[in-house]
Amino acid sequence: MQSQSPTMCPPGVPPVAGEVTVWIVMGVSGSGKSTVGQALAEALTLPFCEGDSLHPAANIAKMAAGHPLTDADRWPWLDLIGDWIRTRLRQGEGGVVSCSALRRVYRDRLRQAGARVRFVYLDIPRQVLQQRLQARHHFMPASLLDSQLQTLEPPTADEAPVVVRGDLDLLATVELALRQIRDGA
Ligand SMILES: Nc1ncnc2c1ncn2[C@@H]1O[C@H](COP(=O)(O)OP(=O)(O)OP(=O)(O)O)[C@@H](O)[C@H]1O
Ligand SMILES: O=C(O)[C@H](O)[C@@H](O)[C@H](O)[C@H](O)CO
Repeated sequence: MQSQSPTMCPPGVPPVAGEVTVWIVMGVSGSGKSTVGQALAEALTLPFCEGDSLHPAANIAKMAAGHPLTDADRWPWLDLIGDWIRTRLRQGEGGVVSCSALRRVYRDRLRQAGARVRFVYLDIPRQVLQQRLQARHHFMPASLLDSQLQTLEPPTADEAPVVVRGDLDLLATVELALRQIRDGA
């Protein structure tokens, strides 16, 4: 997603009874974080934050110019996402946010925002990612896919991720995530 408007991360809506988890939809570029995250938020009747809208402008410019972000580029952005999560949880409310969260240390940083932070990992085959990135018009060039995959440290079992694997359509992806969330969250 391209907008940097903070209104894409609404600060709050009335709490939904019993739902106090913030779900982070993670994965490499093109995995469907924005699309699936938005749909999942609607299904759970939770507010959605487009994580890309919190990137500093310099990060967007860097990616658009074909350069991968470094850890140093990502920390301030991750902390803004952490702030959004913290606000949601402090208000006793849940939410859904899209964030690549490629490395374990990034996820550990995001988990510092509160006990009820969980990840939904979209594990999509490389060939599908490539096709999706080439088909869309977006600041993130397909040429950065290799660096995204090299940086990726998939979540491990101890992180208790919800994992949706494979080339499923949007509806099937959301249904699979929802089933796992409702069975085990
Ligand atoms: N389950 C799906 N099936 C088919 N196409 C999908 C699916 N999910 C997303 N897409 C399409 O793939 C493209 C990438 O999706 P999206 O922008 O949601 O990914 P992303 O992970 O947020 O990417 P980025 O991090 O680069 O912004 C979009 O064109 C979207 O319409
Ligand atoms: O950690 C990263 O490298 C970035 O967050 C990327 O994942 C982009 O945000 C996204 O792919 C562009 O939409």
